[in-house]
Amino acid sequence: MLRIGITGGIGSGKSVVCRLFQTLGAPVYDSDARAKWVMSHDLQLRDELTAAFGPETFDNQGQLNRTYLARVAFQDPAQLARLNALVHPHVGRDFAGWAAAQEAEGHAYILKEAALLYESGAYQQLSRIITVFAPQAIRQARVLRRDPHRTPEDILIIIGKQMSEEEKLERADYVVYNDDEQLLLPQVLRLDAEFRA
Ligand SMILES: CC(C)(COP(=O)(O)OP(=O)(O)OC[C@H]1O[C@@H](n2cnc3c(N)ncnc32)[C@H](O)[C@@H]1O)[C@@H](O)C(=O)NCCC(=O)NCCS
Ligand SMILES: Nc1ncnc2c1ncn2[C@@H]1O[C@H](COP(=O)(O)OP(=O)(O)OP(=O)(O)O)[C@@H](O)[C@H]1O
Repeated sequence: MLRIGITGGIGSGKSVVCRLFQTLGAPVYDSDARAKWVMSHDLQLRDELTAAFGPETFDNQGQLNRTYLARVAFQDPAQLARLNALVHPHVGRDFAGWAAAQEAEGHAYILKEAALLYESGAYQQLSRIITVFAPQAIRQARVLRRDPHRTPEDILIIIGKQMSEEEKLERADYVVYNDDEQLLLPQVLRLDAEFRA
């Protein structure tokens, strides 16, 4: 079974591309969603997060306070490194378990979607990597529409925490262009056929 990573900067369209792969029957692991699930449900990690970032990390209902954590982590490189170091190993283990279950079901390939495949070292668990590419101005406009609570400055700060698109393009095995010029579906169909061959 091929383990395919799919990455790209904030707002590049990873989730949209993954939805197309899903409609073709490919199982998709959503690292962002799983990271938040593990942060909320793993009791040891909850304690470690509270010890690192204070009691505000979880609200009165015990829910992860994403707004607080985003403010703390995205403003301060040391805090972001701390958060990544606590969370990423859990996601790596969670993915390994999920991938083994998919393999037992006989899938030809699976996808792991993550904004930080290279930065987190997760690429080492993967056979090949797809980068979804869109120019920065398009990504900013998409995220402003999708996340009304984020300002243009918030988005620029997050972009500054991610590997440059140039480097991701250079390192990728495949590129999907989501630049409002090329159609997505033919690109996804080509890759799906290659992964099943
Ligand atoms: C800080 C958190 C709580 C903010 O949550 P929030 O819902 O506001 O934002 P969301 O998760 O949608 O992130 C917005 C975008 O920021 C980018 N991003 C997320 N985490 C990181 C990070 N650690 N470094 C750089 N960019 C990141 C992604 O492009 C993402 O889509 C959350 O991003 C988080 O827990 N991050 C740490 C875990 C992580 O690294 N997740 C990403 C892949 S595993
Ligand atoms: N080709 C497209 N045409 C129109 N809207 C698009 C297109 N691709 C993505 N979008 C929209 O842009 C926004 C960002 O896309 P998406 O959530 O897939 O990006 P992402 O790479 O997963 O981002 P993040 O790293 O922030 O999770 C979404 O609201 C999505 O619906």
